[in-house]
Amino acid sequence: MQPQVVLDRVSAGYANRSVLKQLTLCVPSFAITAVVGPNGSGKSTLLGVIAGVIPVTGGSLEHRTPGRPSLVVQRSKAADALPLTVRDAVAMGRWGRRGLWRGLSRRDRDVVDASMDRLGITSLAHRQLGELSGGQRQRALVAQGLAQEADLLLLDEPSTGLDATARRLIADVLAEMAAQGVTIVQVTHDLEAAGAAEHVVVLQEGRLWAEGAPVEVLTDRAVERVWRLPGRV
Ligand SMILES: Nc1ncnc2c1ncn2[C@@H]1O[C@H](COP(=O)(O)OP(=O)(O)OP(=O)(O)O)[C@@H](O)[C@H]1O
Repeated sequence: MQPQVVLDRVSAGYANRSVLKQLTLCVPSFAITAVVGPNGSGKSTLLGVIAGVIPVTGGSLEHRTPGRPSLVVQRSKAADALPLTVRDAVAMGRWGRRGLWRGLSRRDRDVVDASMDRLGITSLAHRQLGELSGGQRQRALVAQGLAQEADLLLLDEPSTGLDATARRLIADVLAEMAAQGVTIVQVTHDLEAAGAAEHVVVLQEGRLWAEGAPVEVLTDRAVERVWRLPGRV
């Protein structure tokens, strides 16, 4: 297994709040890694650290390839308030390559069209992002992530609030991308989705609880201990 990202005793957090503590882990290349853990365990913070938007305060972080990762976060109120169509939002995925003020090339437009098509939102292209349903907006944000054509795609709970069809669609898109050579890291509360990933990282209170193949890591005992679930009677 060739790692795409290696974290060695990484600590990170926010002003006056340390969140990740001495985290050592690997993200395997060309595979899906699921990051799981209870609320507040540091999953989104880890994604921000890997994306380079949250600075490391200790330890080291290495990427195998130099390009900028693509980060797909959940809907933000700020983005919803902007007068953006779905097509505009997906096209923003090309900004990193084109620069903000240069027009889109033929190829950029083709990638934007293909990304919308892959997520089944072509018919929504001219709708305002702010007036979409939660699931439609989530698909648009994933399409924006696809349009970036990054080596590393980072997604924060991409399937939360989606119906079964949309969840399946996104899972299929991600599996297809991994097969095409993209490395994917997905934060999720859906342990079933995590069980379908190649690699799982379990966080608890900012520390690594375990990492490895889902069958090794997501045992009943681990789930009870990490999520502090009472044993079933
Ligand atoms: N912008 C911020 N400023 C200060 N503290 C923050 C910020 N964002 C998150 N935190 C804190 O960092 C800790 C980890 O948060 P994080 O969002 O990484 O957890 P998470 O595992 O993704 O949680 P959830 O499952 O609830 O989404 C929490 O204690 C949270 O309150």
